[in-house]
Amino acid sequence: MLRIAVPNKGSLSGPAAEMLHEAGYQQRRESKELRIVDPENEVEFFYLRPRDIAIYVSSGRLDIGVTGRDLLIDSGANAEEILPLGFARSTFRFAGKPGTANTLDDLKGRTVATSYEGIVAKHLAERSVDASVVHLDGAVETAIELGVAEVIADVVETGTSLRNAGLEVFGEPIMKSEAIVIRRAGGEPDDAVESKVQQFLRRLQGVLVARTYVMMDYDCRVEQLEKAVALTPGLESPTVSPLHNEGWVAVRAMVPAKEAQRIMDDLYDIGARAILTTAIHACRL
Ligand SMILES: Nc1ncnc2c1ncn2[C@@H]1O[C@H](COP(=O)(O)OP(=O)(O)OP(=O)(O)O)[C@@H](O)[C@H]1O
Ligand SMILES: O=P(O)(O)OC[C@H]1O[C@H](OP(=O)(O)OP(=O)(O)O)[C@H](O)[C@@H]1O
Ligand SMILES: [Mg+2]
Repeated sequence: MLRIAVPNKGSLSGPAAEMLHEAGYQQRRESKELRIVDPENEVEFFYLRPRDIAIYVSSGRLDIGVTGRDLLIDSGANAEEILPLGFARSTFRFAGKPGTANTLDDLKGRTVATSYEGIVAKHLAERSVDASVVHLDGAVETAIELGVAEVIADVVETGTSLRNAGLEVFGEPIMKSEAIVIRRAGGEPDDAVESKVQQFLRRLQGVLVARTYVMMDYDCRVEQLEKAVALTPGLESPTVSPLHNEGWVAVRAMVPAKEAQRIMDDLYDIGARAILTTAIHACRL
């Protein structure tokens, strides 16, 4: 039975459960459930605080986990990223009242409030900036107004929280984060566990592909086939089948969903017709 840690709360938990569900795994029905078994897939899910997941996985008691890249780095736990999942994307940045600081050097002798003490302390130490770090559990934007710190370091997605607190980012982004799958670093899992882990990763990769690609079908004249194929190269190469009408072929290829409309326009312009796109529900590359 593969043992997997999943976030029980916060920004990661909803999208993680949704992705696991799309990958065909049973998920908990109530937010209070801490552990469920999915016997058909031989997987057991443990719903844990996102911050604790890297610690559990590094201990070796759980095989893999879903967490945030920033939380993994912050924990300093002996675990490694094995698959980025594309949700809960954010940037980790310094911010302050306008005019407080422009560069990292301006932080010397000052106090930085953050929930990610590990990331901030490491970043400052690597750049030989001597500043104090105050740990707060959340809502760190308020720390400046209340005089607990002059600067904060926090997760920024849309920037709304910073704007509402009258703060501005400064300096280079400290890191970019998103949800990831992690496993213990340097461990040597037995073959049975390894094969279950690889199957789990293939399922999640299938969901990622199904979310980012659509299937495109169209008809085109044989003379235009090379141009059309250049627009829709597919993953390996497109499927080309003869049509009953001589001189025409039907083409089928996966294309990135974001580019589908532009590609349809370009195909139309070179004479392709009956251009259709359909959603992909699941996939194994
Ligand atoms: N607004 C956001 N947009 C995208 N990702 C976010 C956002 N806030 C937090 N995250 C990401 O979520 C993870 C933190 O999860 P965690 O549950 O600890 O905090 P949270 O989502 O802020 O929830 P809460 O503060 O309610 O506990 C990190 O990987 C972080 O980068
Ligand atoms: O750039 P934005 O889109 O505003 O998102 C970033 C904010 O979201 C998170 O806060 P959350 O609501 O989780 O509260 P917290 O600070 O207590 O964790 C994060 O800590 C930032 O404050
Ligand atoms: Mg938060």
